[in-house]
Amino acid sequence: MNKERVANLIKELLIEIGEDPDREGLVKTPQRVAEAYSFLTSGYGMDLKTVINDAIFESDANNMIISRDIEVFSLCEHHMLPFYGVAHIGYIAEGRVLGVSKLARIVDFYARRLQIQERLTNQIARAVMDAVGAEGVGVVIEARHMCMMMRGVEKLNSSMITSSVLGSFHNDLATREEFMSLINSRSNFSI
Ligand SMILES: Nc1nc2c(ncn2[C@@H]2O[C@H](COP(=O)(O)OP(=O)(O)OP(=O)(O)O)[C@@H](O)[C@H]2O)c(=O)[nH]1
Ligand SMILES: [Zn+2]
Repeated sequence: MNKERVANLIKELLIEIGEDPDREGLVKTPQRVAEAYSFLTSGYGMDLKTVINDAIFESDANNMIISRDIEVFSLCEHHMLPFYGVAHIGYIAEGRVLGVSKLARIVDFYARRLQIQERLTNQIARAVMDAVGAEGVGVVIEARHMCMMMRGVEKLNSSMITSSVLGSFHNDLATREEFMSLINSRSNFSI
């Protein structure tokens, strides 16, 4: 991303919305916005192999591994407004497991671009599946869309839940149910 060019576009935008880009509070705003967009869309400039950084380990674990409540911040591709929420990822390993932080990094890798929630969910599931050759993968994202809250239909409390299930999570009802019940259970353990 050419930040200087983006900053110039933001300056034009400020003028179009009736602002004075030269007033004190706004002088540095185009650069700030360019920096912010560079971060929020940084997924485009990364590759999955670098994100995972070979953090794949041999393991004979053959039960379900779940990482729950991973924060998601993304931008909807229709309005370029944020949607945010949590992702839950579960998989059943077949000899190899992922470094646990990499699940959250995979979420960020796909979230930091223009997205729709369904595609984001599918991409995360596919990436985990392919990274470790899992027996099965399930991903659930629950999110709120600012484009539905601040504008448009103006519904403040509705959320959207999307899921993607691959392999045994797709084929085996008991596996899917175990995943859903584990991500919905609340423990007494507080961190
Ligand atoms: N399925 C899905 N829809 C999304 C997502 N993010 C935004 N949308 C929807 O994309 C649709 C775009 O609809 P349009 O009618 O083209 O745009 P709009 O006139 O701005 O629509 P409103 O939001 O209803 O005012 C809206 O229904 C949004 O709620 C997403 O992640 N998944
Ligand atoms: Zn939107």
